[in-house]
This record gives sequence, structure tokens and C-alpha cells, in this order.
Amino acid sequence: MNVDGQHYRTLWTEAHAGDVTAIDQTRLPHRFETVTLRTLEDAAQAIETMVVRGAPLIGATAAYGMALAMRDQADDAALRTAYDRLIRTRPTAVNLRWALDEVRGILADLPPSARCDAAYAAAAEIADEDVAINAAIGRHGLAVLEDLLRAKPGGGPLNILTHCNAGWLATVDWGTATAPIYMAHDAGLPVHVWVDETRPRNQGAFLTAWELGHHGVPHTVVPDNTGGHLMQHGQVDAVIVGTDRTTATGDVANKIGTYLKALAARDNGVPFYVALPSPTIDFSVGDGLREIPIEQRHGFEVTHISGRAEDGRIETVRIVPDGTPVANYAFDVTPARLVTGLITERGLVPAKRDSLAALFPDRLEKN
Ligand SMILES: CSC[C@@H](O)[C@@H](O)C(=O)COP(=O)(O)O
Repeated sequence: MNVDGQHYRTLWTEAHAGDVTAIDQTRLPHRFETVTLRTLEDAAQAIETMVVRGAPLIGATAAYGMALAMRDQADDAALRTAYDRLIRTRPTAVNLRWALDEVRGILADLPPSARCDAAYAAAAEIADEDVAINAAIGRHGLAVLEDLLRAKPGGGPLNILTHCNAGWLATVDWGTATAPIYMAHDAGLPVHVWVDETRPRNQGAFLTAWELGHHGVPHTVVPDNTGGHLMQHGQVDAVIVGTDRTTATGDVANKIGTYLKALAARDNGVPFYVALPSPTIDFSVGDGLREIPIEQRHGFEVTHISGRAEDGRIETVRIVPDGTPVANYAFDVTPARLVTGLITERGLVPAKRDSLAALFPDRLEKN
């Protein structure tokens, strides 16, 4: 998408050397910088430290991590080492495993001499496919937004609440939850986005607000606990979020706090949509609450907060009393019964086992 008039993807390869360049998301919104990934370890650490984050982008980066590893060493042991290192980086987003399985599946039967080129080609295909998938999600989601707007008494603007960043920064381009919003805005539909700040890492306030601002989409950042109040007062026409893993039965793991938004949406009759690319569906899991691993991150993310001081310096300060215990669950699971619909690249589908299986028989078969 656009940054000061220039089109960017979140990561790309440098043609001459095969290095991978990524937008450094730990520096946004105050600094727009890129980092160069040259080794397997660079890619693994970029995912762990959330230089890159968001389920689809984690998958694409991991695929390139395999390519960087093969550039260095391409025998069977190196292939195993690369897979094992990358699969451990983050536990919840299933796109990671999907992308690694795709690349490993292609490389396993090749001689080591052919693996490097094949890994780069596979990673590029995963990245390009992500862009195409998200554009399709955008088109299907646009139809949903058009229907909502038509049904809205008194007309626009259509107020959409989103949580975390399921925008283009979380993918290779377009985003999932944001793709319909960008398309609606570009088509001239009056849309306005309520952006949850998304503590503790503030992906909403830092990343979603930055993205929407650069694209000119009207938006307002709200503290995380505001959504319920807005819904009670008719200020939210729909919720659209992304997901890190969706079960075969339609349960949805997403950034911590998503579940509370779904509960508030149900209580207030607000439609709650989840936008997802099919690699985010884990057909091997039936019960999201019991089976999806929930990442727990370092307490530092809760005890401290970073921002730009008046003099332009980036400062990190402590906000919790010294010695106070904290908990940092990064995701929660929203049960399928609270989801109005899943917006996928093949269309809008109920969050139900039969519907998902009928729409994605090819993915089901591979699981
Ligand atoms: C299209 S991205 C969907 C999800 O990955 C997104 O909503 C999210 O929760 C990201 O979490 P993060 O911890 O920032 O990687």
C-alpha cells in the first residue's frame, strides 16, 4: 500500500543478492525504517521480536527464512534445522506452520543443489498468493460493506470497529480486515474506522492508525475498553477483525481482547466479521478454546510503554509499580457462535464446519 505516495509491500527481495528487506514494525509509527534479513537467524529473530508480525506476514517471512537458510547450506540437516528454528518463533499463527510445510514439501524431494532457487521461488509464490488472496477478501468484504451501508437508516458514514492490526502491515499487502475498508474508501463509500489501541503492544494505535492515515481513510483511535460503549450508542455498524488461527469449526483466535468485542457485538446486535485467508484455517483443530496454543509474551510489554517525547526522542517508560506481577496473554479465542461470518478469498461463509469444508475441500484434504 502507499507510504507518502510510494507503493510498498511489507517485505521484498533484493534482486542482486537474495537478501530480504522488511519494514521494521517495531519503529512505527514514528520512524519508517527497513531491515535487511541475510540469514536464517535474522528471519527467525525478526518474527520473534515482531519486527514483522501478523499471521500472513509471519508465514511469508518464514518462507523466506527457509530460502536464506538454503542459500547458506542446503543439505537435509540444514533443511531440518531451518524448519525447526522457524517453527518455534511464534506459536499461535498457523500460517507459520502452513508456509513452512509448503516450502519443506517442495524442497524435500530436490537435490541440495536445486533447493536454494526452489525455496526463493516458493517464498515468492507464497508472498504473491497472499497479495492476491487479500485482494479477493477485499472484493468480497466490499460487497458486505455495501449491503450494510444500503441497510443503514439515514445512510453513512459506515462505522467499522477493528482490533489489533489486520492491515497491510500484517500481510504482504492489502491486509485482511482492512482490505474491504480500503476498497470501500477507494470506491467512494463513506467509511470511518474505530481503531482499538490494542494494549499491550498497541498495534492499533501504532500500526493501524498509521496505515489508515497514509491511505486517507477516516479513523479514530479509541482506548481498548471503548467498543462496548460505542456499540450501545449505535456508533458501530460492524466489527471486522483478522485471525491467527481459525478452527475447522469456525472458532477464531485473534489478538487478546477480540473475544470481548465479539461479546459486546452480540449483546448489541452488531455484526461481527472475521476476514481471513485460507492458510489461516487449521482443519486439524476442532475446539479452539482447548486446542489452539496461546502465546504468552514477556511481561515487559505490560509493565512498559514506548512513545515519542516532545523533543522527538523515542522513550520507554515504566507504567506499573516495581515488582508487580503481570500476565501477558497475546491472543484469545472467540467461539464460532459469536461470529456473524468469515470473509475469505472465496466469499463470505458462516463460521461452521460444513461451510468451511465445502468452500475449501482442497485445504481440508491437505490437512
Ligand atoms: C491479518 S493479521 C491477523 C492477525 O494476525 C492479527 O489480527 C493479530 O492478532 C496480529 O497479532 P501480532 O501479535 O501483532 O502478530
